[in-house]
Amino acid sequence: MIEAYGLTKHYGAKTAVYNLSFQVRPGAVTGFLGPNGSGKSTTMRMILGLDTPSSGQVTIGGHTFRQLPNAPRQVGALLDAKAVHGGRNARNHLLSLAQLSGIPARRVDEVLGVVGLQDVGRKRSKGFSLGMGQRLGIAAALLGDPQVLLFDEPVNGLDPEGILWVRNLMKRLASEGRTVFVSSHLMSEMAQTADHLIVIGRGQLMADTSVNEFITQNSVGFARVRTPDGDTAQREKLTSALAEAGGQVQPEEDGALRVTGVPLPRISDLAHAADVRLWELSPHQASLEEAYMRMTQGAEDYRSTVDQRSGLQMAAAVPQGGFPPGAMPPGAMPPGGAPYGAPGPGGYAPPQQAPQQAPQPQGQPDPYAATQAGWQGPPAPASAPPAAPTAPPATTNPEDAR
Ligand SMILES: Nc1ncnc2c1ncn2[C@@H]1O[C@H](COP(=O)(O)OP(=O)(O)OP(=O)(O)O)[C@@H](O)[C@H]1O
Repeated sequence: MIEAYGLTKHYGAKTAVYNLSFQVRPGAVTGFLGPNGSGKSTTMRMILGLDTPSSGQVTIGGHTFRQLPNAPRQVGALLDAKAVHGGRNARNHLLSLAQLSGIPARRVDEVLGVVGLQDVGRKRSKGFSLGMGQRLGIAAALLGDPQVLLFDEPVNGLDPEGILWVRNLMKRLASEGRTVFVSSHLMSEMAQTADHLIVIGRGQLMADTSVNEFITQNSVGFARVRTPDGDTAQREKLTSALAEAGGQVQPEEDGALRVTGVPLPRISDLAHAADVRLWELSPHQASLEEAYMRMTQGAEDYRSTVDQRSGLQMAAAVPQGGFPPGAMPPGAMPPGGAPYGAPGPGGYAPPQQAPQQAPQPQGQPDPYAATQAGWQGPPAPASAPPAAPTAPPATTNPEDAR
């Protein structure tokens, strides 16, 4: 069990983690979710004794990491898969970690098999793809057969088969009674992998809930209601009528209203009784990704703005007849569209539903399947988001990472 109490970390004026308290229980996969820069890696580093809390504390089985006897046999971690000596082959990398922790050499071959790298164990890791590197990092975490496992964004760089493999591995480790704590910024992935969720934003706890509870709470249907654009009096009149009828009304970014607690026909009747015209009344289902994004809204460090392309407009330079297909200028607005999915000028953009499920593999062979056959060729191009920028070295040994 991992227990954090009032965990806080300041880096100079920057507060990376603030007053975080949670428990990560054995026998379950606990997803650690938060937008980029929300403090997930910092929290994991504090759990592993690689960073010292400014206040509060975090323990594993009642001990801080540094107090744990033979910590590498009790706790395994994947923090940054790239933190490997590139000139060393995979087997020697694992062998050196094993020797530091008194782990027998035969275990190295076992974990190479578990992650499907047995046939490339003698290849230098600098030639490894992102996905192979992740597998090597996972092998390092499994080396001591630990009861507690931490994985920071383990599916980064993995193709769909790799993602499925990691998902099944996490579940299997938890079913063996281990404590599995895995960070991600993808709710869709965590919804399929985790039993429990800890969500943080700007270093603070936003939710500590079971996945089932999160799904039940956030899978509610809602109605989108839209009054004529620019007619705020009509919008307010309808908002009051809906609130009086017991509905919860929230504004959407495009000016529509999101209504829960009042069925669609009743919304129509209420609008009619209040003499409010409707431009839209439609049923919707919130996706988990959307619920997560609403929860962490305002807690993101990095928000994009629409590119104004100041001084780079090329109106005079557009060739007669426009650009040929495939030769649009960078950032150009496609016909009738808007850059980066932003609503067009004055136009209505339907709400973007985030995909609820990560891509499911279609039965292709997994080149790294942990089978007798071992590695069967190079992986498909990575489909997952790029690796997190600031994670510390992967290690099963605190000394290694300092
Ligand atoms: N050593 C450091 N010195 C200064 N600031 C840091 C340091 N490590 C992290 N931070 C800052 O603390 C905040 C939390 O960073 P952290 O890497 O823990 O977030 P994260 O949730 O893991 O992000 P990501 O998903 O992008 O990896 C960020 O604003 C980051 O810039």
